Amino acid sequence: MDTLKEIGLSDWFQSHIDQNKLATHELARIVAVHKDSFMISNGKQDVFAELSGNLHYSVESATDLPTVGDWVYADFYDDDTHAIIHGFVPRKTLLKRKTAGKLVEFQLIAANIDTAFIVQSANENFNLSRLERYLVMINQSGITPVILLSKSDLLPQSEIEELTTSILTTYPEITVIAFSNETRENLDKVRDLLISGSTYCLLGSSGVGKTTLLNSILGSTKLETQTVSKKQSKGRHTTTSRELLQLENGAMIIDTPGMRELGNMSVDSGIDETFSEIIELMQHCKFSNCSHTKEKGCAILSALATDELSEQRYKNYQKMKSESAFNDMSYSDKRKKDKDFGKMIKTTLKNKKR
Ligand SMILES: Nc1nc2c(ncn2[C@@H]2O[C@H](COP(=O)(O)OP(=O)(O)OP(=O)(O)O)[C@@H](O)[C@H]2O)c(=O)[nH]1
Ligand SMILES: [Zn+2]
Repeated sequence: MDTLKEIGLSDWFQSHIDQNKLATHELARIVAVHKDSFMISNGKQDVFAELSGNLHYSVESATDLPTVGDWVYADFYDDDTHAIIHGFVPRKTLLKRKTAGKLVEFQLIAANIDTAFIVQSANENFNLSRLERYLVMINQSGITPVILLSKSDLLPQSEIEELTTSILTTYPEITVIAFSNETRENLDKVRDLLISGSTYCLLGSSGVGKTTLLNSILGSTKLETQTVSKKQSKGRHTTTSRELLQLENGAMIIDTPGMRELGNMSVDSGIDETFSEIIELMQHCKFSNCSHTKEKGCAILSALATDELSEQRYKNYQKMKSESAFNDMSYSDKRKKDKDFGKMIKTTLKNKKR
């Protein structure tokens, strides 16, 4: 168990383990996903793994498949060079995104991330609505956010402070750190946040400095070198890049191609959490079915009038709400369509038999 603790098996997972499964299988963590095969770690070594037939056939949606960061029950074979996955431990957090226009509604990005660093560069890339989007997604996933403002060397100190203060005014409970890979300012503060046994990820647009940061906190060139080449069951050799990396201090960072592509992020329940002060205001409207457009005693309208609530922020809230409603609608419509189609096929088959 101790080697598993080192790769993140915290008390939470230990209390969610199925003891019956543990009696016949071992625990391991998914460190990379490669098409339909996986690489798992038992804390000692990385092993190629495949899903058991039962697990494979019981998959009903994308969320039933293991993803990077998952804890799984596995059997090891051939001197621990090959493994079969028989199931997985409940997830503490799950990062996923909606996929447009496909039958599979979600693409899993990673599981069991404790803290996500949202990286925006302090100069041109900083954008409040983008930040809000990331926060919505992270809150919805159950992950703790930290906001990192990169390239602090490109802005006067006073502007950095102003930016930090304005973010903290809106999100007083979130840690905000401005840092520079160039001058190494505050890199130690970022490193201090990385705790042994916890799992992290870096989110942000391309070019904000995530790779540079990862390399400077990983030390030297570990990022390129954490690849594994192992013999698979059928004798093939495959090289897979590890997507769950471990820092020297024991903290883990998940970095997958899917995470880099996070652009169209799903927004649902996380919206209310991100715009909590707006939700709070709405509860003070005179009418419970207030549309916040013309009603007397509307708390939103009066907060907008006194600038207690900024128009920009309220607009962002409305925009996300409507996008979310649209996504949900098209999702349930899609579901209904699928069901109707299924029914039609069944009736056709029945009629044929007769
Ligand atoms: N001035 C300044 N430039 C930086 C800093 N950090 C990174 N850069 C530069 O910004 C560019 C992009 O950095 P990357 O680390 O590749 O950015 P990324 O977020 O990983 O981008 P993707 O790999 O495309 O996702 C590079 O040219 C870096 O040298 C910084 O703190 N200050
Ligand atoms: Zn109202």
